Amino acid sequence: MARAIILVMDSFGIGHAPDADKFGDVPANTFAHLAQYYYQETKQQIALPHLASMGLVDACLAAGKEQFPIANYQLAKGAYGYAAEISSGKDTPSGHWEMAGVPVLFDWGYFPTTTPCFPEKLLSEIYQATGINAVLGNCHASGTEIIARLGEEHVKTGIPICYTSADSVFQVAAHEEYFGLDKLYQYCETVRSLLDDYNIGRVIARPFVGETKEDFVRTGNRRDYSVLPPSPTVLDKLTLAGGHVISVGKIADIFAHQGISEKTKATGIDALVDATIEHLKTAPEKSLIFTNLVNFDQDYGHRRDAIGYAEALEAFDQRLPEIFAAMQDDDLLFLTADHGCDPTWHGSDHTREYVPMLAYHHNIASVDLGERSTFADLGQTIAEMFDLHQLDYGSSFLQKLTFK
Ligand SMILES: O=P(O)(O)O[C@H]1O[C@H](CO)[C@@H](O)[C@H]1O
Ligand SMILES: [Mn+2]
Ligand SMILES: [Mn+2]
Repeated sequence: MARAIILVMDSFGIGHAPDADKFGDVPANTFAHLAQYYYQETKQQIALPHLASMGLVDACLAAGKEQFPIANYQLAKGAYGYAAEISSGKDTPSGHWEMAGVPVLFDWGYFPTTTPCFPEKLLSEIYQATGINAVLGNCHASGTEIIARLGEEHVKTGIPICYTSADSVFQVAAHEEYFGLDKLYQYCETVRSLLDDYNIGRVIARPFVGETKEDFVRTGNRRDYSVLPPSPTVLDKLTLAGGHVISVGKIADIFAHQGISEKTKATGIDALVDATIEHLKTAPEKSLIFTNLVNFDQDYGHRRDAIGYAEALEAFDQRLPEIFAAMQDDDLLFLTADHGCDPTWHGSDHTREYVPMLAYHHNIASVDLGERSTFADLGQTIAEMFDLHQLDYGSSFLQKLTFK
């Protein structure tokens, strides 16, 4: 009985999805466009030898149908494909739940793009329940821009900064020391309890530190308060069947702590990789180690920092051999993403894209998994791997994997 590892490169899209026109996202392509931008600015081709050997370049060429500069391109040794999303939104919970077999087929609630964006009734309920009778922001915003703009006023007045985005989110930024982390978490929990009528997917606590608008910086103490997935995911099914599900990073928050046996939080891609490797050393048979690499999205995609994104990819690629080395002979590693966030795109929101669907095993043979019509193919593959009941969505590609 083997173990499974899922690495989610948060926001790493590889070409606009078949329904991207509905989102105004044609022709976004996170990977191809950041590689092109990197080459244009540095005259260097991005070097991702290990990701390329897993089939990432082949998957992106097939999904995005667009050429891009890449150093030392080599044919894939692993199993590679690309998947479209059937969930209605291009947000993080939808992407993760769908890959765990539960697509979000209903529409989330969203706040309007007007300023103010939050309904008066909701704000009065928040004021009454928290005892804080005002909010700053009350608009769509990028999280780093809004703390630079309103952080000093927040520190002076103690009024939290509340904002939203194209996702179904209510975000609260507050100073970790002056406002206090516990008070921020408590505030977010209260807001969460008031949002049921609005069908909002997540409340997100966004603590920051610093003294002036020039040096305010968000900390790793972000916390996401998600609603429950609409039905049991492959995580729930695996834990019920006696398996062990290990969350690394914000996976546990995204799944509202359902179907999770154990969790480790870490800040930054290196620390998240370290934690994944530590768990690989000790995780029992029938384990799923599920890691979310949020920084690709949070620090580079939303910040529209294509060079930073490319450098972070190169650094992550260099860590892959350590992950491979920590894998046992039966272990299967899956590498995917939850949506796109093209750093060359306008605005600061996600982009509707195909995601990579890569599988690696010590003895895997190269196989083209082609286009997968839902991220749930991953959940179904894991369900088959662990002899669980079939999930309602997705088709397993386990039998397509071939070994040397
Ligand atoms: O701009 P920041 O605060 O990073 O927010 C981004 O992160 C949120 C959750 O991933 C998204 O909804 C988007 O608004
Ligand atoms: Mn995400
Ligand atoms: Mn995001």
